[in-house]
Amino acid sequence: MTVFDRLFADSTLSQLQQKDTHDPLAHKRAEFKLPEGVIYLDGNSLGALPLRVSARILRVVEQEWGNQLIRSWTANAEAAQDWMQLPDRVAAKIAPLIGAQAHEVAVGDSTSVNIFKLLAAALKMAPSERHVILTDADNFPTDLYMAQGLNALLGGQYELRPVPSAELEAHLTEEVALTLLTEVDYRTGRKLDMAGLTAKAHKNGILTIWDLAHSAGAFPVDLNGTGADFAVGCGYKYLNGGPGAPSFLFVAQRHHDSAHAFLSGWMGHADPFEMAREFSPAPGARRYVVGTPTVLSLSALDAALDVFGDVDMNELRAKSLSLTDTFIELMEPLTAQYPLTLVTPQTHAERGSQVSYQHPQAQEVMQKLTQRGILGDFRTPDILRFGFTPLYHSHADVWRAVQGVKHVLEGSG
Ligand SMILES: Cc1ncc(COP(=O)(O)O)c(C=O)c1O
Ligand SMILES: Nc1c(O)cccc1C(=O)C[C@H](N)C(=O)O
Repeated sequence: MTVFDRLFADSTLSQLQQKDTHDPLAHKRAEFKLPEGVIYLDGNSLGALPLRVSARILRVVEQEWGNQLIRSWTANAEAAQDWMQLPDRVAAKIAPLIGAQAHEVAVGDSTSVNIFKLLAAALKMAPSERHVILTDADNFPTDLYMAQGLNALLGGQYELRPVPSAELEAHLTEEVALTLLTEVDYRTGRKLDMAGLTAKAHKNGILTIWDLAHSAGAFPVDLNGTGADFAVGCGYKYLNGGPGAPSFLFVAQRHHDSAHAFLSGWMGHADPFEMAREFSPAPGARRYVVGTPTVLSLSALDAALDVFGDVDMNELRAKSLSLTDTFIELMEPLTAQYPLTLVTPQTHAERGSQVSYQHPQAQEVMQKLTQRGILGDFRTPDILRFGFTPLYHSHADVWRAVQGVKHVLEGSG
């Protein structure tokens, strides 16, 4: 670094630190365990640990399981501590983050399994002459695989049609039964226009399933405002529910009578302990809960969601954009010097909460960054991905991360 570089860099850092003093979310960082010497830019893959989760898990294990044993399924229902209703309580906490009503959300299973449930329900609802499932060519693989698997079960009567995201609108034709789209692309961070695409799909008689894996908890989502039919999302990314946390699904209220729960397990029954021979669905989205709730991981997610209790999601979005803008701006000189290409849209409306670059040695660069304590992601074939989490990142973190990238690219990393 030259003297001028250092002077410039220091003044930039102090300006950013100044910005951080006005951050309305700055206090949230203290609610997370973040290891010393690490800048964690991978909360879009596995959210950091909220401190309250550790305390909650200890309580569930030692008291609820250890002491209360089987009684915990129904004990303390009045204090909202019974395990049986835990999926519903977690659903009620996720609902406001995604613009849903509590009874439109079900929590449990993985995102992949929930995609299967919704695909099955939506295909059954769609007119039989519509045989195309429209998806983004760059969609996350599991979304494609689940559609392929279900189609095989259905005798291959559907065509999974992957098209580039820029061409989706033009493909909303009368052959299409439903769209299966991920709002924010896991590689580029490109955010689709959910409201616009949903409206155009509906105009053409098409149902919509939205994958909110990289949306829920990253910015305000308004499923009912956009008129979405169905949605799924991850509990372990921006919702910080922990590795393998349960996923959620959304079914718009207007579809509750027609969207069949094909994975009709006893925990989705209106009265599981009636032990009836025939499946009678529970009211609302609870019918999509299949088997016994995974109490430990649901408890972790339940506690993690309390972090959002006092968070204004519009403030969170504003900070997310400010962090990603800052990163893009500070990285700009490096893109002129090194073979780095920004693949994340600059337009705010088209950006999630991550920034990605192509680099021919992306994997090696990310390994070196990781050695320096800057944890992002490499995604095949050549993507460097940096996720920003307004709950625990500052603008100063962004500056430090860029210094790390600079060192690695200069070969001094
Ligand atoms: C867009 C998207 N959908 C689905 C998944 C996978 O979900 P799960 O592993 O919970 O089934 C991921 C990430 O793992 C993802 O990024
Ligand atoms: N779910 C993951 C896992 O079990 C192991 C490693 C990574 C993940 C991820 O979540 C990947 C992530 N969906 C992505 O956007 O790339």
